[in-house]
Amino acid sequence: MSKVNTELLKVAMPKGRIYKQASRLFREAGIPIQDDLDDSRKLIIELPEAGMEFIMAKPVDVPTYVEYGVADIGIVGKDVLMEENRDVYELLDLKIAACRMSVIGLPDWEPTFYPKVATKYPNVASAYFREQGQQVEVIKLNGSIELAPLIGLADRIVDMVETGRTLQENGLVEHETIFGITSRLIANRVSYQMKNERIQQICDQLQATIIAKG
Ligand SMILES: Nc1ncnc2c1ncn2[C@@H]1O[C@H](COP(=O)(O)OP(=O)(O)OP(=O)(O)O)[C@@H](O)[C@H]1O
Ligand SMILES: O=P(O)(O)OC[C@H]1O[C@H](OP(=O)(O)OP(=O)(O)O)[C@H](O)[C@@H]1O
Repeated sequence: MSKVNTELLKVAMPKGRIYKQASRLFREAGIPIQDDLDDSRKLIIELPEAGMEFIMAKPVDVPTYVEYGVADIGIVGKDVLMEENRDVYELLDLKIAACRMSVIGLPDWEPTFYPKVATKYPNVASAYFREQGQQVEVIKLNGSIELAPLIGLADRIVDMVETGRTLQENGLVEHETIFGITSRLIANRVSYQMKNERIQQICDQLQATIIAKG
């Protein structure tokens, strides 16, 4: 059992594709994070030299840990922040893990009445089509979203595009871009007041590194 150390700043770190880029950014900012943690299966990692404890979370859960204060700060994609709408401070655009949220479909798609839209992001999709004044039926899926228009489950999808390779290999096209996505540093509202100096110092270190990288 790991000993709970209240001195360590608790950081909700997303497992998966953001982690490598986030830990590299921390190192570049002078925060000592070993690079052998990438393949670790440990869920709570104490980093006394950095004065931190990493809580290795599923990306979509990061804002929840931060809102409830079990993590002081966290790193999360703007897509998840928009979808989860949690009560947290968004402190900094880390400019990593860039991609975009788009409306996607088959190239010959014709507008229909009350189209079906499949997505992992039902709140984002509903808000987008509401703003467009379009009535749609949103179908929540958890992955392989591009299947939906190919097999007739949905007319269109709302999903992430990074390189465009998934679209290309499945004969799909981007109809509209909804917003650009990068990862953000977020903070618990109480932690931000109580541990302001420490959190602000991390913010400043990261900000300086992001600016230097251009
Ligand atoms: N090509 C991409 N596809 C999806 N997300 C991307 C991509 N490129 C960057 N990202 C960013 O990476 C974040 C985390 O993606 P990742 O695939 O690791 O988590 P996830 O979608 O929750 O995966 P899983 O459900 O397998 O845990 C996304 O929320 C998004 O901000
Ligand atoms: O433009 P690209 O570089 O091809 O990246 C976009 C793809 O990557 C993500 O899927 P992911 O790999 O997370 O798998 P998933 O379908 O299980 O969500 C996303 O949902 C797209 O399918």
